[in-house]
Amino acid sequence: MAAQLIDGKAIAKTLRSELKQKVSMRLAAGKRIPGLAVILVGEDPASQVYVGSKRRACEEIGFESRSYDLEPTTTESQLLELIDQLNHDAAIDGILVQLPLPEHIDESKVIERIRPDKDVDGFHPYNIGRLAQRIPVLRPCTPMGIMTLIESTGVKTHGLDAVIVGASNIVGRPMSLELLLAGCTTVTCHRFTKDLKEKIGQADLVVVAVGKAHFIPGDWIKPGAIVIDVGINRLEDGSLVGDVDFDNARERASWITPVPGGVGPMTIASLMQNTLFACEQYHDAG
Ligand SMILES: Nc1nc2c(c(=O)[nH]1)N[C@@H](CN(C=O)c1ccc(C(=O)N[C@@H](CCC(=O)O)C(=O)O)cc1)CN2
Repeated sequence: MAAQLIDGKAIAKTLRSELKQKVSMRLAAGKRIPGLAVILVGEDPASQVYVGSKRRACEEIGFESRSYDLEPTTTESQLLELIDQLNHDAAIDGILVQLPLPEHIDESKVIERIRPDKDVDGFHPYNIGRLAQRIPVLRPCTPMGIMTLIESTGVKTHGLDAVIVGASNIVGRPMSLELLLAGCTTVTCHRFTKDLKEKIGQADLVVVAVGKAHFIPGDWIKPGAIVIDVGINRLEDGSLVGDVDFDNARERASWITPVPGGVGPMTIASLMQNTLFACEQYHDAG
C-alpha cells in the first residue's frame, strides 16, 4: 500500500492560524505585537523567495515585520552594526539573517553576534548547546518543523532507528539532536559515510537533506519507514523535486513528505512560533 502523505502545507497553515489567534489575544490584552527583522544580503533568487514568504507570514499572523534588503557589496562590519542596532531595539523579538551569505562575510561571526534571546533561527552556539543538553529554548526551524510533522503522524519516536543524510549546521546536525532528544537511535551520514544503502535499509525513520535531486532511490527504503525529504531541487523543466525518489519510496514507506508542500512551509511556520516564543519568554517582562 502506498505511504500516507504528511501534508506540511496544511499543517503549517493550521499553525499560522493558531499564531494569528494568539497575536489577537495579545492585542486584546493590551500587549505588544511581536516583531521580526528579516535581513537579506545580496540578490540570490531562492533566498529572495524564502525571505518574501517569511515577510508574508509575518503580515498574515499580525507580527511587525522589518525588512532589510542589503546590497551584495555590504561589508561584514556594516551587517554586524545593523545586528547590534536590532539587538538593542525593544520592538524586535527576533532577528533573522537569511543564509547563505555572500562569501566575503563570515557566517559564524554574524550568527554569534545575534543576541541568543533574539536568535529565532536557533543557530547561535548558545541555542544549539541548549538543544544538545536536552534543555532546548529557541530551536533551529527546519528540524523543529520536521519534529512537528513526525508528531502529526501519531507514530511514537522512542526506540526508532533514525538515519539522517546530510550533516549541515542548518539541518543535519540539529536534526540528529532533535531525534536523539525524541528517543531515537541516530546515525548521521555524510560524504565520507560507507554503505549508505545498507544504513538506510535499516532505518525506521529517514531524513534526507543533501540538495541532490533523487539522491536516494526508492528501493533503498525499509518497508514501513517514515521518509522526510528536506531537499528542494529545481529540474530543467522548472519542476521541484526532493532528494528522494518519491514515486518509488512512496510504494515502500508508511509516511512520506512531498516536495513541494512538505518540510519547506514548516520551516517558516516554526520561525513564526520561535518569534512568539522569544517575545513571550524573553521580552514580555521588559
Ligand atoms: N536564516 C536561514 N536561512 C536558511 C534557512 C533557515 O532556516 N534560516 N533555511 C533554508 C531556506 N528556507 C528558509 O529560509 C526555506 C526553504 C524552503 C521553503 C519552502 O517553503 N519551500 C517550498 C517551495 C518553495 C519554492 O517554490 O522554491 C516547499 O518546499 O514547498 C521555505 C524556507 C536555507 N536558508
